[in-house]
Amino acid sequence: MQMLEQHQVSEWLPYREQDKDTNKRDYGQVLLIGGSRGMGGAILMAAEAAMMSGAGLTTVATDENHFSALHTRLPEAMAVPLEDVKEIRHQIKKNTVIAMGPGLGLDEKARDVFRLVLKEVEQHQTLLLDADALTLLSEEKVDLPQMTILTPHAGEWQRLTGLKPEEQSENENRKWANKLGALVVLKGDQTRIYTPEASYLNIKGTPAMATGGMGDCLTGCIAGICAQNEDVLEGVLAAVFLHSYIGCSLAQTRHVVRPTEIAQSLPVYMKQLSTLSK
Ligand SMILES: NC(=O)C1=CN([C@@H]2O[C@H](COP(=O)(O)OP(=O)(O)OC[C@H]3O[C@@H](n4cnc5c(N)ncnc54)[C@H](OP(=O)(O)O)[C@@H]3O)[C@@H](O)[C@H]2O)[C@@H](O)CC1
Ligand SMILES: Nc1ncnc2c1ncn2[C@@H]1O[C@H](COP(=O)(O)OP(=O)(O)O)[C@@H](O)[C@H]1O
Ligand SMILES: [Mg+2]
Repeated sequence: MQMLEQHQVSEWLPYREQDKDTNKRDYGQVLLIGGSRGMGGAILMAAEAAMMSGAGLTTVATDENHFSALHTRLPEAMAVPLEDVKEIRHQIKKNTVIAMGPGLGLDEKARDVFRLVLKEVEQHQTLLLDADALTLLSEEKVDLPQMTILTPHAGEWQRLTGLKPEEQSENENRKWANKLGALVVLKGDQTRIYTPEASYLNIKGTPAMATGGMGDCLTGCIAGICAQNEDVLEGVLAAVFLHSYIGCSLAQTRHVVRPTEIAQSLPVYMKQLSTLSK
């Protein structure tokens, strides 16, 4: 298992300084799907992290009740209603990275969106499944597209694999990553990343990050960074490290770190880390 290190991450992070003749479409389009009634915060935090990590365009498919909160907090993001099938289909075609799950819920409406996305997503797109989308994945029979990122915590991984937390060994996890044909980010106090070929360990992080919404923030971070990286694995590894790196840095002066504080700190830390390798 390879340990993630700062010097690698500084190479993998997108660096925008030298790109002159570009516009927002050169930095990827991210669609975030989630936030059923009462859980709008989850997808809002993911959207904020995606936008703050530099995604060129960010669109959120969520319950219409959350539109005004989303636009108040993040006027840069566009919003579409979760139940508008025609619009969601159009958005799936348009976006380069699709992240689904935070606060999505497990009801029939959530299940319909889940099935629609899995049916419509194309092989050249990057799909990230988190939170309730992982629970739905464990219940529905679907084929995953080639470039799928799964970001379970130990409970979600148990639902997907049947492995109890104490059975989630490197061997078993790799076997399951292979079987699912996905890139797996198994979150915890030390997050492990599994691909069919290799595994990585992130030792950064702090208990100050153990607060609701921290995984939603990571989802946005991975989506936003992958939207700007040609190499999806490098994007995922850089995002996992960066999320914890910022958490540790903020925790030096805080008892608890808010996911939204991590999102707001992303542009400064991305600039700082990516510049190190230049
Ligand atoms: N502001 C918002 O809108 C927020 C909304 N959110 C949304 O809430 C929804 C539910 O997501 P969820 O992760 O909170 O609950 P769920 O899927 O039931 O999993 C919990 C089960 O797994 C087990 N478990 C084992 N290891 C574990 C571990 N390391 N970390 C965590 N759990 C672990 C655990 O076992 P236990 O600890 O009880 O032994 C329990 O049985 C989802 O849509 C999410 O996006 C949140 O993002 C917060 C902010
Ligand atoms: N004790 C800890 N040390 C380091 N990181 C932690 C710790 N506890 C949680 N985290 C991080 O916080 C995030 C939690 O994700 P998740 O359980 O999906 O939260 P939520 O669903 O509330 O957003 C993961 O990125 C995990 O690595
Ligand atoms: Mg979560």
